[in-house]
Amino acid sequence: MNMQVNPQELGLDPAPLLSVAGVSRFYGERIGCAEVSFDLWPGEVLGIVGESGSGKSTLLRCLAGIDKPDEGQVLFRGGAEPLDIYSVAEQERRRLMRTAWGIVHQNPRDGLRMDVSAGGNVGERLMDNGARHYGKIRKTALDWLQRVEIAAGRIDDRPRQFSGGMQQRLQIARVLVSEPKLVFMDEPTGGLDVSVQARLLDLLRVLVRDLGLAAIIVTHDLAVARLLTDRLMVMKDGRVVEQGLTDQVLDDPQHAYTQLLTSAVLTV
Ligand SMILES: Nc1ncnc2c1ncn2[C@@H]1O[C@H](COP(=O)(O)OP(=O)(O)OP(=O)(O)O)[C@@H](O)[C@H]1O
Repeated sequence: MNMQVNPQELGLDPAPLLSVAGVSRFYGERIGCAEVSFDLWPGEVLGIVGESGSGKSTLLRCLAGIDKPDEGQVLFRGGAEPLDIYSVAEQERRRLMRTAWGIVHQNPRDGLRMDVSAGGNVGERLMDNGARHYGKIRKTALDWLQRVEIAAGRIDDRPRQFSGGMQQRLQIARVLVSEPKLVFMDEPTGGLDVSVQARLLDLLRVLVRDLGLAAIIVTHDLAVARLLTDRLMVMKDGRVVEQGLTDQVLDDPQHAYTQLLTSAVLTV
């Protein structure tokens, strides 16, 4: 049976970092996502799974401040006061997206400046957050490149000179350097070779744990969900059909659709 998560039992802060209430987004007559509600606590990693077209990306875009939902509210408690992210001015929301949270896109080209050096890509985020000392910015950028296993000697190379896996690691460094409280990831290992995926997953797992990050990860890959997430939401036709602790959902799925998803993986 899927249980509600008790944050205190898991050693999490009592107040959720993100509270999502009744979020729906429509594309004309078509449902993108409908009536999604949940809380995310600091340091918690939530996975959103479901087959293609189930509404994962639509929901993520609503949560991350990219697309305004037609209904519902997204409350972020990153500062002194809870913030309804769609009731603040566009400029304030954009500032939040650059500082308090980060977005890792499936395609690194969407998250990187391809004509700026690797060091510049990481340094730019620091400057967005107020850093001005060139020497310190370069040193921090260098530290982060090494943390994501990019050799120091590549700091002045452009992302287009990197492999797909390196570009993704650079994107992760660019997002994490500003020490966000919350990170959104859309299929972070999609489009990469299996061996490259495994290394990237391992890196992400270590970084998320070491930094105590809260994260929301969209994936269609249940193995990725198993490795990275504490809690899972299963989506079908835009709606959440099941949610609970990741191991429980995957090992003892209650909804017929989740049973189908998990058995499809097991029979591969
Ligand atoms: N820009 C759009 N215009 C019209 N319909 C859209 C648009 N984006 C998504 N949809 C529709 O919304 C529904 C949810 O799509 P969404 O991309 O969120 O699903 P997904 O689970 O992320 O799929 P995938 O895993 O293939 O990326 C689908 O029916 C899709 O056709």
